[in-house]
Parts: sequence; structure tokens; C-alpha cells
Amino acid sequence: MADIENSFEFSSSLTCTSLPPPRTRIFKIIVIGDSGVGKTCLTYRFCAGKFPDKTEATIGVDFREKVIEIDGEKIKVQLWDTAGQERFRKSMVQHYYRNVHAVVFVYDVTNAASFRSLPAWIEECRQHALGQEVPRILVGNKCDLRHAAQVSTDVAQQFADAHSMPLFETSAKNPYGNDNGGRNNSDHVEAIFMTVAHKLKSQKPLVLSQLPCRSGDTVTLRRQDEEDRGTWGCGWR
Ligand SMILES: Nc1nc2c(ncn2[C@@H]2O[C@H](COP(=O)(O)OP(=O)(O)OP(=O)(O)O)[C@@H](O)[C@H]2O)c(=O)[nH]1
Ligand SMILES: [Mg+2]
Repeated sequence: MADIENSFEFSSSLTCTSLPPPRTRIFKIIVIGDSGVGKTCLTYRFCAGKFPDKTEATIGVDFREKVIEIDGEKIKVQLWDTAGQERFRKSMVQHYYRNVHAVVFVYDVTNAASFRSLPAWIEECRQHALGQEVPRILVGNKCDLRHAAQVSTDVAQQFADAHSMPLFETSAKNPYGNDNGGRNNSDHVEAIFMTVAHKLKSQKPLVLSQLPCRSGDTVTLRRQDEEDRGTWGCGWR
């Protein structure tokens, strides 16, 4: 864990004599929700492009990364796939919420209890001082099992509206949703995470303030948001 946390540290200077090495912004997105809702499958689907053959309950947290390109900038989307089971998460929880850029709440459309748990997950975010400026989205997973749905889109949409979150319904297994009465109304997993990344990029444009320098001098690179309110926590590699 220490290594991962250290990797977020921002190297604040470079010399003028050499070109700056290419840096990649990292967007840390945590994925939370009850055990079994499909967090591992969703993150795997986005990063590996397929549904995993088999999953086991996540212990602590798993990390998955994917480099995407938006408007010519390469961005590393780092998904923190957290454990839904309390016994597998309690020692790790404080690490999840450090320097988070966005939160994805997941419920299972075929499991009403997982939907009813959402206020508790939102409360956990609040307890870890996650500000309102951190984008949140709500994802109803397993839409391929639409025939077994226990949570209607209308009810989920009302909840999402009440918490100012966009709602996406999807299936990590079959993003095209051909078991939903013939309609193709699932959001694509890829599109969901790309939407979050676009939002983060537009919210936090990269602004470098560079002091005048002579050859060999050290210049300071500062992110706009660091100037705004300390550090936003966006890592670089
Ligand atoms: N039909 C269907 N099954 C899914 C889907 N996503 C996940 N599953 C199944 O749901 C079960 C749980 O999926 P996981 O991704 O391991 O769930 P999780 O939220 O990571 O669970 P924890 O790690 O315990 O928190 C597995 O058997 C998956 O195969 C989906 O979109 N459709
Ligand atoms: Mg898991």
C-alpha cells in the first residue's frame, strides 16, 4: 500500500536543460457497493475488455488500470475495486478514500438489498470527508438479467436525482443487454468510465505555471488545483 500511495506524489521540479519527461495524469476512481454486485467484473470489463471467467470475493482492494487518451492527452484511469464484505474491507477503508477523484456506486438491479444499502455507502464517503466536488455516479449492474430485476429504472433514477448523480444501467457480462425484453437499453461499461474520465479532465484542466528561467535553472510546475486548494491528489507517472 505504501508504494501505491507514494506513487501519487507529484514531482514538483525539473530542469530547463532537458525536455520534461512525458507525464501521465492518474485519475483514481473508487468503485464501491455491496458484495456480489459486480464491482470486480465491471472494472475487469473496462480494463481487460471482457467478462472474467470467474471471480472470488475481493479482499481489501484490487487495482486495475487503463491508459486512455482524451483530446490528445494520455490519462491513466486507475480503478480501485474495493471489497464489499465488511470483514474484508475494514482495515483498508481509510486508504480507499485518500486522494480520490471520483466514486462509482454500484448496485445489482436483481438485488433490492444492494440498492437499499446505497445510503450507507454514501454515508461512508461522507465520514471520510469526501467533498461534494468529487464526482459520483450510480451504476445498476446485471441488466442482462432484466427479467429478474427488483429495482426499476424509475426508482433508481429518483434516487440518483436526489443525490445529484447520473445513473447508468449496464451489464458487465453482456453490455448490449439482449435479455431485457428485446430492448438494448444498457449503457456500455466502457462509456461509463470514459464519461467519468471526461468529467474529471474537464473539471481539472492541466495548467502549468512556469517561472522564467535560464538554462540549468529549476522551474516549478504547479497544477491549477494545487493553487486553488492545496493538492487535489492527482498523481503523475
Ligand atoms: N449475470 C451477470 N452476472 C454478473 C454480472 N456482473 C457480475 N456478475 C456475477 O456476480 C457475481 C459477483 O461478481 P463480482 O464482480 O465478484 O462482485 P463484487 O461486487 O466484486 O463482490 P465483492 O468482491 O465481494 O465485493 C459473480 O458470480 C459474477 O459472475 C453481470 O453483469 N451479469
Ligand atoms: Mg470484487
